[in-house]
Amino acid sequence: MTNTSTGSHQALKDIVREDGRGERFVWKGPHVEADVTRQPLSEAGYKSMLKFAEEQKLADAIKSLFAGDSINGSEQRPALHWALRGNAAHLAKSAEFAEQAKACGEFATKVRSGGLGYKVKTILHIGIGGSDLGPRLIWDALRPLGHEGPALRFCANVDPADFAEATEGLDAETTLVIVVSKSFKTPETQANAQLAREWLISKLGEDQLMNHMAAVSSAPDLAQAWGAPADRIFPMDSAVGGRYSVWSSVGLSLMIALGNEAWAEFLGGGSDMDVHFRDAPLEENLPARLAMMDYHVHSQRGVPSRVVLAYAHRLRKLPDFLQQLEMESNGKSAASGRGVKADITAPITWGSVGTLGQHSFHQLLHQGTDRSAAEFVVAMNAGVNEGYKANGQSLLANAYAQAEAFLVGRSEAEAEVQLREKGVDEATIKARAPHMHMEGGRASSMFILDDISPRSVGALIAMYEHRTFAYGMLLGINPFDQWGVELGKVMAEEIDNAISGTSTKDRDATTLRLIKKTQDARA
Ligand SMILES: O=P(O)(O)OC[C@H]1O[C@](O)(CO)[C@@H](O)[C@@H]1O
Repeated sequence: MTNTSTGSHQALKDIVREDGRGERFVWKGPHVEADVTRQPLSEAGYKSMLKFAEEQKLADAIKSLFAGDSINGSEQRPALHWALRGNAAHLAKSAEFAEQAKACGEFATKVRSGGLGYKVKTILHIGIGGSDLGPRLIWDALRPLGHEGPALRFCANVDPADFAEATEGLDAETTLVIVVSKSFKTPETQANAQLAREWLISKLGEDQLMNHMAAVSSAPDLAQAWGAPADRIFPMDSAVGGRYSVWSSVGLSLMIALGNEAWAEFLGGGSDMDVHFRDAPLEENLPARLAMMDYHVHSQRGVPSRVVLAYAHRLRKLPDFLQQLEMESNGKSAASGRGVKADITAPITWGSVGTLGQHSFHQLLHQGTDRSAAEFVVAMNAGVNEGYKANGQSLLANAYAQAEAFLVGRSEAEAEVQLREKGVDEATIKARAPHMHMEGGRASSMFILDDISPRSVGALIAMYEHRTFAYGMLLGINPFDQWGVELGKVMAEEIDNAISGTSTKDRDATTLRLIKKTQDARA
């Protein structure tokens, strides 16, 4: 069911006018405020969502998460990403986690203070998916704090153009390569790590190789077997999922680049959100309420996608990060074993940075027929730290204007008046006004941060993680596995072999044609 009828547009406009909406539908959590007054959630709808969350035992699921229970059923392990941020003294693994963090912190200090025997000006971070998107997002968000540390470059794609670009103009003598792979088996990362090793050897010679490399993995034995220096392999726990792992040793490049103080603040922001999610009752719990809203908007009202509009240049990677977090977590239909049947999965998450999206896809958001729940993210201090306060204000004004336009729209009569005021002739007015009609009644949320600081960004990311978890619980999905990605990986290897002529497995006609074409083109 797609929510496109004129009735529902009007319904949202009516709901928004309900008394007291500003008090009841502006939800506060640590460092993040969510204004959902323009979402199609009435007072009665919200109450029924709360009841549904109680029936689905969401509060028990939250308790299990923080107790370290084995809630990732299909992989029979707990989900412990939150424990990397503190509040985990009750866990048997807490000492081990503290050790891992300490080792990373000490290495970060050593690198920053020239302890490797050369000044590290650039870190080449090699990883993909959860071993890449979080560090990329946080580097972009917080890089002004990293002016005294090395700069980060990232390489993720198996397309060698990525490696070529990442190393373009790079001085190997001042570069530290960090290979990040939880499994240490991911083909893209293996391929790029190999290229990096060859690049270092060609520039510096074999004897310098080890001093320019480090690795992060939950399979240190594989990292060592591959050739990473044994004393520079930083472990991470297998109970920390890739897309939830930026807080772990996966963030080593960030710790070095931003410094340990900023890193502690980032973890602190995440921890503040953990305490809130763990302790607040459902009716005051920001991530839980957002998940309830998601259930209502996407699962009940059938809105198929969510567009993330980060009106903050520094958060421009947020949509990419959330795509993996939300779609890899809840884009699956196997029931979690919690007694709920998942026949609805996560919405499609997409988006871009404001105001760039306004000049490309917002047209569809205003007048297209397919629905996306819009989610704005803004920071109150936009432009202030950069010394461009007026431009930052204009950024915020644009975000507010888009959200208001989504809601109020413009009638044909209003369009006619506007054209007449501009002195347009009557024949043109009659022809043009219908095109300017925007029905409005389009939902949006506004997520508000005070600033883009390590603490607020930490809280924001942890909020999204917990919202994703809570939504998974409402859908009856285990958000911590990703079996759906395995098949394509296996097939890619087989097809690679088929192109090389070492596999003759029977395949569908289209793939066989592509294999043949590729063989001919690359002979
Ligand atoms: O860190 P790794 O093990 O290289 O995995 C990278 C990514 O690949 C995936 O397993 C998907 O293929 C993600 O879940 C993960 O973040």
